[in-house]
Amino acid sequence: MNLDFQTSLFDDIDADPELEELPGTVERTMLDAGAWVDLRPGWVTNSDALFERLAVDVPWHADRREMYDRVVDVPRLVSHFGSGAAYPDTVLTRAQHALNDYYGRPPGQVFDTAGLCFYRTGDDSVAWHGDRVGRTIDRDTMVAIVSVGAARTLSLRPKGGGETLRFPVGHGDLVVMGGSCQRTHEHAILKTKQAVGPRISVQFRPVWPK
Ligand SMILES: O=C(O)CCC(=O)C(=O)O
Ligand SMILES: [Fe+2]
Repeated sequence: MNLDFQTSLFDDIDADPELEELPGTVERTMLDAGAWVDLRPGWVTNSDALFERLAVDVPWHADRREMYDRVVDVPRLVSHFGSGAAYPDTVLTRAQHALNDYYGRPPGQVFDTAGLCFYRTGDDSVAWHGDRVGRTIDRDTMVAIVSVGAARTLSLRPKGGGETLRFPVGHGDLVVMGGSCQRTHEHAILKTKQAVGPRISVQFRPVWPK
């Protein structure tokens, strides 16, 4: 796998990744039906180092899924850190704590698990979907995504049809989907024909009591 990517001009590969402030720096976009999206560009600084560490240290898997009469590769690499599992980098642990502080998650609904996706090229993608909370999708929740590497577009559209909104998510950016977003909207990282470098996303999700 070729891990070369366009390193940003401002980062230093030997410098430790750090988190900037959240209060006063997060911009909320209200969608229909009580859904919202928060964006905090550049939340992680020195994110070149975070990209490199995750690319190398995380046990990446190529999942395969049944599709009609075939078994196909999922078009991205994935890795999952379940409830209580140590995250692959301490900056992710700090990010989890900062997110729980900022969003004031109630007990039993704190950001807990971390799912990671590795989009190797513009051909890697995730199709339209809403994330599930446990086995159900009928509760409001939050999904917080930290993105490093090449910028990709998070597309969002109402489930019943309607306008697609596009949020560019770049190196070190935080995007949080909240309110009814997972129930009433779908999101996707669509394939792009543009020559984009690799991107890693970390999705923090709460684990709810059974
Ligand atoms: O990579 C992203 O930003 C989104 C990934 C996603 O939607 C998912 O894994 O559920
Ligand atoms: Fe998702």
